[in-house]
Amino acid sequence: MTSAHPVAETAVETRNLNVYYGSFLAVQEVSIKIPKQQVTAFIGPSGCGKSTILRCFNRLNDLIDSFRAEGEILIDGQNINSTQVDPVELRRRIGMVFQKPNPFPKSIYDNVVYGVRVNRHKGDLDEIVERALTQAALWDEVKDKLKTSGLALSGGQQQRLCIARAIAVQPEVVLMDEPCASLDPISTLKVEELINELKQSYTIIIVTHNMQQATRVSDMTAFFNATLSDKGKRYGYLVEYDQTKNIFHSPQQEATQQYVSGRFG
Ligand SMILES: Nc1ncnc2c1ncn2[C@@H]1O[C@H](COP(=O)(O)OP(=O)(O)OP(=O)(O)O)[C@@H](O)[C@H]1O
Repeated sequence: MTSAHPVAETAVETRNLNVYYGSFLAVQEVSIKIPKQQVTAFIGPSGCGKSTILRCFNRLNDLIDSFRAEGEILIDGQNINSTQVDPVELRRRIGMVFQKPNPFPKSIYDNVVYGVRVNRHKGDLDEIVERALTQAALWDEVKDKLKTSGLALSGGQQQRLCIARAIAVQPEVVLMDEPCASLDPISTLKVEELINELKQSYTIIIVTHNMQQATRVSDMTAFFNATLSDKGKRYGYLVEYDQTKNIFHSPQQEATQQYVSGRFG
């Protein structure tokens, strides 16, 4: 594995992270430092563990019985698996946006303030809604219909609503798992523009299968691959991590070169 350590402060760090589902080793020995207020893309072929790693960062995998992790995950220098860390509070600090827009069957307003209410956050709810929807580039389109259902919006608007919901609680990090996978090209462009805006305030980690998207939105790129162990089991690992321009134009590893040029995956 080769890596160029980012100069910026570190938001999220893994040290020798191994992830198992039961006895199956899904991800082996991942050590990575993700810089603050930049966009980091996770790329790699299907099944190499990108989503698994992403879900470790807000302990979403804890909800899977067979899940087990070894190694350390530090957020702002704190081990998130320590007993002192409350997973609910952690998920306020580490927001998430999924592949398929998943607004709740509630009004636009109630969707945005959902996490704020759960976390009993102080503050004027109206202001929070306006700020989050503005940051998510949705305010102008919905300001006159805040009481209508989030489900009545288009797919692209629903995804921006989910981004507004994620940022309303002012997280430090926003995890995005293929956030544009179900969107049309125009909505995709809007979400990509939004990601560029959001990195002024947040650290963003995005899983994407779209190479052009990785080059358009990310500062750093981590390329993961999967390989067979001695016992014939397939596990994922980090091949190369560097500035996006280096990963795409002058990667150090042959496998990276092959993947970014579309020769496998
Ligand atoms: N809940 C689970 N239980 C058991 N195995 C799982 C579970 N989730 C993922 N896996 C396995 O872990 C490995 C990594 O899966 P993961 O979804 O993290 O990969 P990925 O790189 O995000 O794939 P994709 O690009 O297709 O979304 C795969 O072999 C997958 O089958």
